Amino acid sequence: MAIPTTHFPSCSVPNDVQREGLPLIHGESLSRSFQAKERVVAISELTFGIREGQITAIIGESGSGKSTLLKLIYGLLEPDGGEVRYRGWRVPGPREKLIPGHDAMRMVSQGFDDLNTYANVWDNVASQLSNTDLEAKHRKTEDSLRRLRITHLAKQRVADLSGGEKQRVALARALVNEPEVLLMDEPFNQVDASFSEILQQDIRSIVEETGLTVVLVSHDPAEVLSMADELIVLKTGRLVAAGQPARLYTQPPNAYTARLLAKSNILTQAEASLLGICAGTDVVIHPEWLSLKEDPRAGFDVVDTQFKGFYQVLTVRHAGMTLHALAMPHVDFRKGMRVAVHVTRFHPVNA
Ligand SMILES: Nc1ncnc2c1ncn2[C@@H]1O[C@H](COP(=O)(O)OP(=O)(O)OP(=O)(O)O)[C@@H](O)[C@H]1O
Repeated sequence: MAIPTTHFPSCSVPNDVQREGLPLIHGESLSRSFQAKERVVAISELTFGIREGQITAIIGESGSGKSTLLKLIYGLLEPDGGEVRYRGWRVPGPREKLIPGHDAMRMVSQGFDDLNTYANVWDNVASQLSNTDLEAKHRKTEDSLRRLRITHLAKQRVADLSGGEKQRVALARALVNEPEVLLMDEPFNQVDASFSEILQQDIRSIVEETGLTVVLVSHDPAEVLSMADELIVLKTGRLVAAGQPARLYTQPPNAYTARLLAKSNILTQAEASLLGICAGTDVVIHPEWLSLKEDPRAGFDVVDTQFKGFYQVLTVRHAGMTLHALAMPHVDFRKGMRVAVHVTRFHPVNA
């Protein structure tokens, strides 16, 4: 179904023609460089798609172009080449739009720059709505606070809130206008692990209840594995993998993706052959794909152990090869022990 440009009147680009058959957000041959001391290519020839009603996480090492891509999607940055399309229509850049940022999207950035820290929570959220219908304004603000479970903070000054509470206010403020897409840059940075988990579940529920599309940038693999429906993996501004987290975890297409998602062992052919693997390529072995058994006659030495509560992370070494493995705590592995290493699973990757 063709949705007319008038759907988002201030987001139409003159003479643009809607392209059909694209995912909700579609980037094609997208490139963006910056001129600092020298020219930095942040995004290079990137083609990708983001589906409606899903959580898509953009992951990659520091400087791989994640934040730049988020800004290009929103229309905060002008691409040097290529384009982003939303519902088939080209997303206008800052040169083409008086107030940059697509009208169907809202962005929550790392800091809380948008929040008025001296105003209370209610006013921070309500200020996003017009005064033309005061009853609707009240109802929507109330709904948004309830969704983010911060109704009890309504009268508190933002300045007096914790990082996690401020993050919830920022989200309530972004969602009160019912955007179709929520963009988040490192959303759980300022939130400790237990708060972050609850917030992730709440965002998931909002997505399921409302059909909201979420695009988030993250450097924390644990965060995205549990939360995202789809991953976009960037390396030096290029797409190196895309797909569902479980698939990319169990069948990583390259060593870079495997290393981002787990403390993976990446073995050369020669190293793999020491473990009895003849794959003809490098192989990825996630730590839980190794099983260890104490054996004084075996070749591997335990060189480090880390207690992690219900499991242990072990570092073992043999013939210059170092491996990371997981072990359940019912066997007490200690430094200096000799262990036999058995590979329960591996995945071949290109070098
Ligand atoms: N305004 C700018 N001026 C100059 N260089 C920039 C600018 N914005 C980004 N860059 C450069 O572009 C590259 C990609 O930056 P970007 O912030 O998109 O990466 P990132 O993956 O989000 O990094 P991080 O995880 O560290 O936040 C980096 O080399 C960065 O230094």
